[in-house]
Amino acid sequence: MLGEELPKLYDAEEHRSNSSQSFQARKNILLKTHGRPPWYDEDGLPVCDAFVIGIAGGSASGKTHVARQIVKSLGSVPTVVILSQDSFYKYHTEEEIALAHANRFDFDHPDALDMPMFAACLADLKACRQSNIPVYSFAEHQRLDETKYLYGASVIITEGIMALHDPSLRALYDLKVFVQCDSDLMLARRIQRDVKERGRSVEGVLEQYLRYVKPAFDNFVLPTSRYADIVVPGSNNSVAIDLISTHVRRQMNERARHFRKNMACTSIDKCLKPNDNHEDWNVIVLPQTPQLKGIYTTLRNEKTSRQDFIFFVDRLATFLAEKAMELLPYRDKVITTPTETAYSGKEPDVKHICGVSIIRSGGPLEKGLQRVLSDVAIGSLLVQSDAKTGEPLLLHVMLPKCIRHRRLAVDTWVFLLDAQIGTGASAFMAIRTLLDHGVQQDHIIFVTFLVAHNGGISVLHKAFPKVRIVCGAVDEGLRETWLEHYHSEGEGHHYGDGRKVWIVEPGMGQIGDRYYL
Ligand SMILES: Nc1ncnc2c1ncn2[C@@H]1O[C@H](COP(=O)(O)OP(=O)(O)O)[C@@H](O)[C@H]1O
Ligand SMILES: Nc1ccn([C@@H]2O[C@H](COP(=O)(O)O)[C@@H](O)[C@H]2O)c(=O)n1
Repeated sequence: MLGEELPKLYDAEEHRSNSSQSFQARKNILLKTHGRPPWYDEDGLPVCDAFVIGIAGGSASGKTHVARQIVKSLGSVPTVVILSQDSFYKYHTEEEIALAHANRFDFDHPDALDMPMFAACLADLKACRQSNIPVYSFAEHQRLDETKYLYGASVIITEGIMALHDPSLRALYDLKVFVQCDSDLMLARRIQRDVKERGRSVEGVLEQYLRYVKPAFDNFVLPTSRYADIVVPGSNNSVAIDLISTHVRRQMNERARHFRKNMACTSIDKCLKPNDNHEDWNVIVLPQTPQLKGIYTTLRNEKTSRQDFIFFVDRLATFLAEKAMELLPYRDKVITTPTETAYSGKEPDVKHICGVSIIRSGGPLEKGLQRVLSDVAIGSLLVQSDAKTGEPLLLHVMLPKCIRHRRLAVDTWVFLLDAQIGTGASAFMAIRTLLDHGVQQDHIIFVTFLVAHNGGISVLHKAFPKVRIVCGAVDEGLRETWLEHYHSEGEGHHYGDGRKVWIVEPGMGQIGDRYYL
């Protein structure tokens, strides 16, 4: 299967069943990623939709093959997903399933598909929102109870016999393709494939073909070839695939952005106000008590042992998490004490709450959050700088259920965790990701040890004025350097790999490395 040859899959699926049937069903969706560069501008707004290709053609004409070859030849294009129309077969009744097993159910009529759902999922993905895609089993002739979470593709390839049939689908495509194949070849391929992969008999395939597949091809599928921008042959089609990939790559290059550098030279002054009123601030700094300064002195000291570093980071993380908890709304709650007296107290007035950690330097803050919210679900985002361009790349998304589902995300409060805000590029990408999922800006509380005074904080504030940032210290400097300059022999200081990075000064060094190495 191509998925196994591809680089790391990019998903955060809740149910990872190992049954071969649901594994087979999941082949309907294939995904590969090389990391997604910024898809938004300095104001935090998405500036480019995903590029969507719709591939139609007869059954076994080679649509999936074409889609997979495009993925292969796209090479390093950030994140590509293949979405099959099969995922959108409607729920079938027991009766319909019995008919299907007797080859008496028409899967080739447009009404067999949930087109509005297909178009809605595609529209969400195109607009950079998440979607939870149904999973279909050919063996059971049924939609399964699981869904597949998808988010963040910059190229989406949909394929299916009816991919060009529905006007609402056609409106979403940037490129429409029809795979034209000889009927005999399609039938021969279908027999081979359905017997091998879909558990069918030769007689069954022929019966279904003559009764439903061929008439539907003539009536519904072939006529849609007139909508195609490109007609691709069903065999010997490498030239056509090359042309398509070249076109897509060109489109993707036009959309590329240069982000991190622009964010590095800004000022915090606009958002840090010289008063103590949390409501006006979006940066909330812990009171600079001698006790807190003592903790930072230990953490900043390059001579601090790893054991002490971990101890003090954990302590500080708890302070920060408690401070962040102050920003939640609270409602009145009356309880009875063990002395049987009524007590009028408070409790958080939130429907859902979770943490999201930016891997891997957000990790040290997780323990602190778990100390104040013992059963909190914590997801993660992997954002890394591109070695060549320095731009942030979104490499991995693993979010809790209360964010993955839009209807829950709007009522979810999120503690976003990262060790420091330097250029702000990672924070920016993480916040945009949460907003794409439907989390409300004022429900995001960024928790961090350090903020760079002349870093990207001002750009963050301008783009996301309602996001609040809880930190323990604001440092003066942000400087671009080579990581190898910071390679030292001391305990826990091995982070030289020759890449250019922005560092906060005086700072605490690479917090994640000092904590984990
Ligand atoms: N260009 C091609 N050259 C050789 N075999 C192909 C080609 N395209 C498709 N096939 C084979 O034909 C069968 C059906 O192709 P597939 O892409 O699954 O069709 P569809 O998605 O249109 O139903 C598969 O076994 C596949 O390997
Ligand atoms: N339970 C099902 C559902 C669909 N089919 C057939 O699949 C064909 C579409 O898939 P392709 O990969 O061939 O495009 C379609 O022609 C349906 O007849 C099925 O056999 N069983």
